[in-house]
Amino acid sequence: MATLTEPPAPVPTAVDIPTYHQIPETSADLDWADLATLDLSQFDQPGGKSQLAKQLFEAIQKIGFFYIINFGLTQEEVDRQFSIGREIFNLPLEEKLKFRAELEKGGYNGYKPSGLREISPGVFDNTEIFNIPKFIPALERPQPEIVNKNRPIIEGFARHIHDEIVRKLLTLFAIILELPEDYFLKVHRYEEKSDCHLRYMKYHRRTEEENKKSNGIWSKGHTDFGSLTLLFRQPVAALQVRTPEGAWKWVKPYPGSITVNLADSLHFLTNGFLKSSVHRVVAPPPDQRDVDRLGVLYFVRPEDDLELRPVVSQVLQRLGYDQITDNSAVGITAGDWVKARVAKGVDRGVARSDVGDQPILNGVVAKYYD
Ligand SMILES: O=C(O)CCC(=O)C(=O)O
Ligand SMILES: [Fe+2]
Repeated sequence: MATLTEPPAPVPTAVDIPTYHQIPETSADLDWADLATLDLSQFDQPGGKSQLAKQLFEAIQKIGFFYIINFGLTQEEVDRQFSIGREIFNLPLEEKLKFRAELEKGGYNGYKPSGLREISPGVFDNTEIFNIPKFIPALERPQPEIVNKNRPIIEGFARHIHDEIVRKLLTLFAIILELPEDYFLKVHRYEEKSDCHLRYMKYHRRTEEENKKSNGIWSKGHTDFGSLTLLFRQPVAALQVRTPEGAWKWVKPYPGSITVNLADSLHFLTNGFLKSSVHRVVAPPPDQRDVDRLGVLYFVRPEDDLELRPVVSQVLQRLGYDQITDNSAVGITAGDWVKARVAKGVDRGVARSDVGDQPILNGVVAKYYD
């Protein structure tokens, strides 16, 4: 007798959530940073990789920020992530808190409510964060229904970033350093444990009074912990980068682009040749001040057990970056560095409230700026 089998459950490709509509750009005349734009579609063209590497080499001499375009995702696919982020933050606080990150233990996957960080005396941050780790069995964790329902879309997005964007960027850095092209790929494998994650982030609008009290600062100047950070951005001006001369410049959110910044691990691995630039988030200009600013970010971090020891590269030797300037960083693994920074930020209950050098691990400091 034939047995009746259940029909397979349909794989959800999309969920019924409203489309995300981006707001208009600011018309304010701001002091924008002058940053290079890399066209990633050149990567697979003949001679394209070396041309891009040359462009990137020149672009990052002063500042570790640049843009990429033609990275293989449509605006609709990016906006879908914004709508998922919006739905996550629209959940009741009680529901979100079921997925709270273990920040005190150096974990950050899951939900961070706003108000944990003191920005200036009496003013706390206005930022909610939801971090989703890599989709590998070792990092599986319970997720809200909205994430589970959208998993194929979220996972597809994250894997595209890793396979098609991060792969190309890490290859370009290896070419710049005259290392084997897969040098950094070997320590950024998707299936291995690392702190790479996709982040949805919401900065709640602030009143004029709150902005005044905190000098308009929404997130203090800081560097990121990992290798690279990719920012898919609303057209809201708020991000600023600190130039080597110490000036703050606005980082323009160009439509169709990803803003990329280099982070601490690449700085350590290259003795400071690749610059982990200080950046911060401030109140948007008046025509965008009433917006709850949503962000979709991807943080790239090396595999947990990678020791942050400078690589041996002829380029670093030629350019004078071959002497280890900071011995205390040697021996720290990428995983320890992140955990120490996350835990340090929260155990005092006042993460990023202090400015200047903050000791993190083995005497290594992280700098915070107003
Ligand atoms: O929201 C932004 O534009 C930047 C966020 C940021 O710097 C961070 O989360 O590390
Ligand atoms: Fe950052």
